[in-house]
Amino acid sequence: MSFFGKMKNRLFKSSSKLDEGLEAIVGEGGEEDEAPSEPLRSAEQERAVQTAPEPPGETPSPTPPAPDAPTEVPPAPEPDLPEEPQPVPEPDLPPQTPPEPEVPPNPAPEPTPGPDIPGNSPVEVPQQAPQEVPVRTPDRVPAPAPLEIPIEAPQEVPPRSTGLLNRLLGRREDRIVVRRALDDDMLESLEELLIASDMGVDTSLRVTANMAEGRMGRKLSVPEIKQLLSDEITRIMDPVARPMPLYPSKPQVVLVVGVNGSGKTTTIGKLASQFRAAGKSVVIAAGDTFRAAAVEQLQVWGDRAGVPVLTAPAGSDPASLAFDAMTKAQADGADLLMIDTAGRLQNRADLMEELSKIVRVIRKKDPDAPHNTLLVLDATTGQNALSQVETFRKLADVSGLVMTKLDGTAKGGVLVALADKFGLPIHAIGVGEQIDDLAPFDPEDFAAALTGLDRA
Ligand SMILES: Nc1nc2c(ncn2[C@@H]2O[C@H](COP(=O)(O)OP(=O)(O)OP(=O)(O)O)[C@@H](O)[C@H]2O)c(=O)[nH]1
Repeated sequence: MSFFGKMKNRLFKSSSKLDEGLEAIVGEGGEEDEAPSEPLRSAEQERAVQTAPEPPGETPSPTPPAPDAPTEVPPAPEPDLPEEPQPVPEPDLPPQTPPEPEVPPNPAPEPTPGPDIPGNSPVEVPQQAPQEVPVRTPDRVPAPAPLEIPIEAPQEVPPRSTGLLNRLLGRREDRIVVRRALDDDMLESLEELLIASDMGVDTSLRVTANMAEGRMGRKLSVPEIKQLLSDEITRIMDPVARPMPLYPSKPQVVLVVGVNGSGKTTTIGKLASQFRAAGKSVVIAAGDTFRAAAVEQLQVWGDRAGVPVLTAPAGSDPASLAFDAMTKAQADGADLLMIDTAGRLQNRADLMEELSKIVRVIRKKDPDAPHNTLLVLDATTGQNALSQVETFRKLADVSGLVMTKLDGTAKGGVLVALADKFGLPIHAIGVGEQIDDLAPFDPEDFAAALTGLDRA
């Protein structure tokens, strides 16, 4: 399975929650609509088309009338009964209700096939890797994806127009969707749904307001709403999707901070492995010297990644270890030094002193170090991640984020809130416990996975 496919599958917990909510919202006041779903303009296109009517007003006009909109809302009233028996079809063919026996009822089955993954991946995969200097290159190198990507099966599903008969009969059931006119009540329900998916109040309000701009009164189906939400989320996430920058300094020092259990050790192991695969020499310093288990765990990851791990006696000064590690990394001509740190937020003052001492000490060797300070956040903590960012920004000069455990959580929405609120670069996301389960952050893939949008 391709890497992105894996990510998409794993993020589905979030999307299934949104899915259910959207179905309920649209189902509540929606009506069956037979119109062929018009290609929905993206939020941006919509804004462009709407020759900037009421500019700043992000809060959509409360009244639903929607004069112009109807373009998309299909005629729909009387079923365009083209299915009259005239077309000389074969005699046996029954009316239209108990449709053609042999022809499989292909309406829904689109997502089913395994290849649901490839849907979006093919496009993005190539783009991302190249930019990310070494970090993501590795996932690509072993590139399990390329094989699956081309499959792109989903698109082949539509051979529904196989027969003239089908077209003549109209296959109305194919086109029936439930749509609901966007009004204040619906907007409020959408806001609540996004808040429940951990997107945070401010961000949820902003996303829904943007989505509604120029669309009040317009009838929308679940897939159309997903598309609009996904577009808005992508717009927010785009600016923060940036790989960890690489500098020419040797060693480039990467300080890794975060609360205990957030996934620091695992992330260091995964990153080290990727850098190694990209031909970089890496040294790891086990800076959480107070917890023997943490040091052991880091050694295990160092072994897996084939990278040396420098340790110090339990309870010794982490800054002293960092200094030694810096000395060794310089002497060895290592490209990268990754320093693990403690995450005891319970004693904030101590931790702050510990982190600033590490920084002071390594700056004796290189005034520009650390070149990156990565904050590792656990996605399953939901809104708590926001306060962790606030806290760690006070403790250290955080330069970028890695969000772990995005697999299997229904709280992925917090990433949108983080991007919206702090604008810190998101360098990578963790989608599993294995060494290659670290992916570059792709806004479109993420937004589609979060909203459950089927891009096949
Ligand atoms: N599912 C999943 N689990 C992860 C991911 N990243 C880390 N974990 C797991 O989270 C747990 C904690 O990870 P660690 O890397 O030990 O976290 P830490 O921040 O170093 O924690 P301490 O060692 O206590 O400081 C481990 O069981 C990891 O396997 C991820 O992306 N997905």
